[in-house]
Amino acid sequence: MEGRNAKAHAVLLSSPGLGHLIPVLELGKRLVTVNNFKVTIFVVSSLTAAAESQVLQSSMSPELCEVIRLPPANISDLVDADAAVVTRIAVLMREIRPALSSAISALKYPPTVLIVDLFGTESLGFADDFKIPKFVFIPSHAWFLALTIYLPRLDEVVKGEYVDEKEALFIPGCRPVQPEDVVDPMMCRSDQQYAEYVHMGMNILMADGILVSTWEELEPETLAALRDNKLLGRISKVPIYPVGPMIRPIGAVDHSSKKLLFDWLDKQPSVSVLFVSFGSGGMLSNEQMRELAWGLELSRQRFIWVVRTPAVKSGDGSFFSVGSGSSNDKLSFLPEGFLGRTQNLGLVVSDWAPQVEILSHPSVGGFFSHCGWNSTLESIMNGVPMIAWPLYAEQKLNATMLAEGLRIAVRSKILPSKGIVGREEIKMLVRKIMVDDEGRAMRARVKELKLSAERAWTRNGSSWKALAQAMC
Ligand SMILES: O=c1ccn([C@@H]2O[C@H](COP(=O)(O)OP(=O)(O)O[C@H]3O[C@H](CO)[C@@H](O)[C@H](O)[C@H]3O)[C@@H](O)[C@H]2O)c(=O)[nH]1
Repeated sequence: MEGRNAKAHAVLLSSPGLGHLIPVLELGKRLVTVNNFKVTIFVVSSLTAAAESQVLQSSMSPELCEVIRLPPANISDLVDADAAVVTRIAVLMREIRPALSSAISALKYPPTVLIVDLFGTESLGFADDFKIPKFVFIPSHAWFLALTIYLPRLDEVVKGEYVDEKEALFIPGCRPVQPEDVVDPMMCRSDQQYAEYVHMGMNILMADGILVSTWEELEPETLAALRDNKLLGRISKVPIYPVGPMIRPIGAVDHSSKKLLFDWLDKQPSVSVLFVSFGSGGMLSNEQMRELAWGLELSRQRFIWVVRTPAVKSGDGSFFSVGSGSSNDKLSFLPEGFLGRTQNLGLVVSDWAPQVEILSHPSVGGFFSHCGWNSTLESIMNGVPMIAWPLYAEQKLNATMLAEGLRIAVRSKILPSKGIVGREEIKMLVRKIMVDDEGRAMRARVKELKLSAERAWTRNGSSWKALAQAMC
């Protein structure tokens, strides 16, 4: 409860990856400002160290929480070099437990509550040592949470591969999940990442409560199902607290190095620029990158494109990498003459851009996105409709929710992870969102969602109250 106990001390644990770190930092800040807690955040470092340091530095100024970086454990003997991302993060989070335990014990002020993200559930037991409440924070939506906690049941009833199922996967009280939309770890049941994910689905339920980066008005049916003892509530049992959207506020990152970009944006007409970016790790194949470049050029719409070195397709069909080549490598994958022909139309940015600040600029009118949940929330919070281009993790679920549920996104006929989407279709998607009536209707809908998200975080709004209740 606000101001209730100035000595309450929340300890948070963030797993590697900016998609986890950014919302965990925001949760930490809210615990200070809403609940008047002291907050310590343990961060498990990842390979995207440069971007991570920037986010850590800028998000915590003025300093509200203490941030302690745990050294990454060496897991090279424990996982294969080509192990899936979920396996790598799960094993890493298991291995850092001794360091985390010592670090918690060494804290000057003993913790009074422990909050871990979905990859940190094996550390929930530390809360029992201190006899304090424990929570899991899901930096994604309630539908994803529903699938994750229902997975141990699906594991018993579905016999073959989920992707081969003829019918959509039934989840009590929720929108069914199409077999082709399952999250990456469900793509192959013999892969270690599947076992890790099932395990996660069970472990989440050991918490005293689950915090989710969604809000009541965004997913009313799913949240109702999660609380209904005749539906998913039978499985979840613990209280669910929708505390979202938990996103980085505008201006938290210093973007003086991108002055050119913002000077350019300032000169463009209102809602005329498409922002193209695939999160902190999303990449396209060489061929898809060329088709995207052609599609953008043919659409004759203004754009800012964050370009990364094309990826090699991984075993599970997704494109994911946290490495990057030099800027010149990246640009050499673009069609010959692309930069010259589009110089009055668009900007190409290498590797990383201040996304929240770009999306909040009045000239931006569309977001071509991999649908990471933070990117999705940032788009909603800035009233920007999307072209949904899911690549890995739970992004196919997100894309379906955006395109078919909320109707604030358009998407390609085939999934981008299943084949190459051609330039003509990309041109059509861009024009739909930026020029056509369909795009205008989506912009109106996304603005309504923006208002509903803002309401959730006003004083006594649903998310504000949920966080206060969870921590009282
Ligand atoms: O150039 C960039 C790229 C990213 N970001 C920020 O980085 C975050 C990226 O988060 P998200 O959009 O969620 O993407 P991922 O980093 O890919 O997130 C992972 O974690 C999310 C939360 O669980 C999942 O929804 C995603 O599918 C999963 O890939 C967002 O805040 C972006 O604003 C930037 O500021 N600049």
